[in-house]
Amino acid sequence: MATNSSNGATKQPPMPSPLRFSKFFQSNMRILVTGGAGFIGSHLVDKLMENEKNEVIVADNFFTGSKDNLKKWIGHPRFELIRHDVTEQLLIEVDQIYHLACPASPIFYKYNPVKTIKTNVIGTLNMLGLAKRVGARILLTSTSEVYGDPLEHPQPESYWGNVNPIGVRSCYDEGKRVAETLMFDYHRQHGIEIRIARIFNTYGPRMNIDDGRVVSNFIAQAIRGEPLTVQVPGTQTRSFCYVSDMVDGLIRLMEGENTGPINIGNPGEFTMIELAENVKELINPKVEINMVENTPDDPRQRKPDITKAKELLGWEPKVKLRDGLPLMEEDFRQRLGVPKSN
Ligand SMILES: NC(=O)c1ccc[n+]([C@@H]2O[C@H](COP(=O)([O-])OP(=O)(O)OC[C@H]3O[C@@H](n4cnc5c(N)ncnc54)[C@H](O)[C@@H]3O)[C@@H](O)[C@H]2O)c1
Ligand SMILES: O=C(O)[C@H]1O[C@H](OP(=O)(O)OP(=O)(O)OC[C@H]2O[C@@H](n3ccc(=O)[nH]c3=O)[C@H](O)[C@@H]2O)[C@H](O)[C@@H](O)[C@@H]1O
Repeated sequence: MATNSSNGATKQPPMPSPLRFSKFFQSNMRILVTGGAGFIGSHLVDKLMENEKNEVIVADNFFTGSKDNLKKWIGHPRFELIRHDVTEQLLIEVDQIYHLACPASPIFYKYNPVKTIKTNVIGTLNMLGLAKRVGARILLTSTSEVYGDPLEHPQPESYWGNVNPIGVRSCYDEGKRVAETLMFDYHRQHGIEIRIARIFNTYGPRMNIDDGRVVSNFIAQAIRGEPLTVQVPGTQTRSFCYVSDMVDGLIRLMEGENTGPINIGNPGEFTMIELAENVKELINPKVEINMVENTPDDPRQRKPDITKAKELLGWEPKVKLRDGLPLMEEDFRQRLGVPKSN
């Protein structure tokens, strides 16, 4: 049956594998999560595994993720973990693909910029090729970085962005923009069922303690009694979404009928100085706050317009920053072996 996509193209979706009509399929949804050993991915796997009709397969090269994040599922009959780099082809029968494989921390995606853009371009091409081959629906975790250093605030999905094509962040920002382009080209040309989430800053347990992102940095510094490193000017803003809200939004997008792109994030906007003050008050009132240098092309402001998520997904974030930070502090204290002193 031809499908009418949100941009008017009509294409016959590819015939799915005969397996999908087999007795086996009717009892199971086979879901591939690339990057599933990572921060968001492992929480997504936890949620997907709660549904006994789901079989989950994680493909991950462990560049920034860890088997430790998935230890409770290894050996489970409905779970498989494959060490695989998405820049290489992967041929497996699946019904849905959550494509999260990409380093998210600026420190890591700048570490090997060529690999980052290969992961976003060739990795997404490989996953779209798999989706076409087996008739799977595919969701891409894009990013608010596609808006660059936004001149429109808050950012709606209709904003085309203000991105440096040759900067030190371009491997990620432009890589994700090309990934979105590829998703829509496969949708228009081959009728692939696509979903695009533009994820805004997300935080929560299982973030890498030293991955350099602001929330994980401030919490680890406060617990260790080190100065909180606010990168100049300190008045730049971000909006922080707790990971359980993020996972709920991703699943609603996959299960819904809208291609996106749809912003998924918490519109609660804070400057980095306000964030540091919140962490200081919450975790360690004695800790100092130091201003340190920043990196090139750091966006000055970021806040999602989540009208589409509310209207099309019936989604909005529930966890406020003041409630999410303590959950992350508890996780970091346990992993750092630094109990809270009374
Ligand atoms: N966390 C955020 O604030 C945020 C914001 C916007 C977008 N995103 C996107 O969400 C996704 C997940 O982010 P995260 O915060 O969980 O990051 P993360 O770094 O914790 O997870 C990424 C996972 O992908 C894996 N990976 C990286 N390159 C790979 C490759 N070539 N082949 C296979 N696996 C590979 C890593 O090992 C890791 O397990 C990413 O696509 C990221 O761009 C995250
Ligand atoms: O939400 C998004 O779309 C993006 O958010 C983050 O990117 P970024 O906002 O640069 O994340 P951080 O590295 O956490 O920096 C946030 C702000 O905090 C500042 N910062 C960072 C670290 C630090 O120790 N101190 C500090 O003040 C940075 O200068 C920046 O202004 C993620 O790392 C990206 O993967 C993601 O795509």
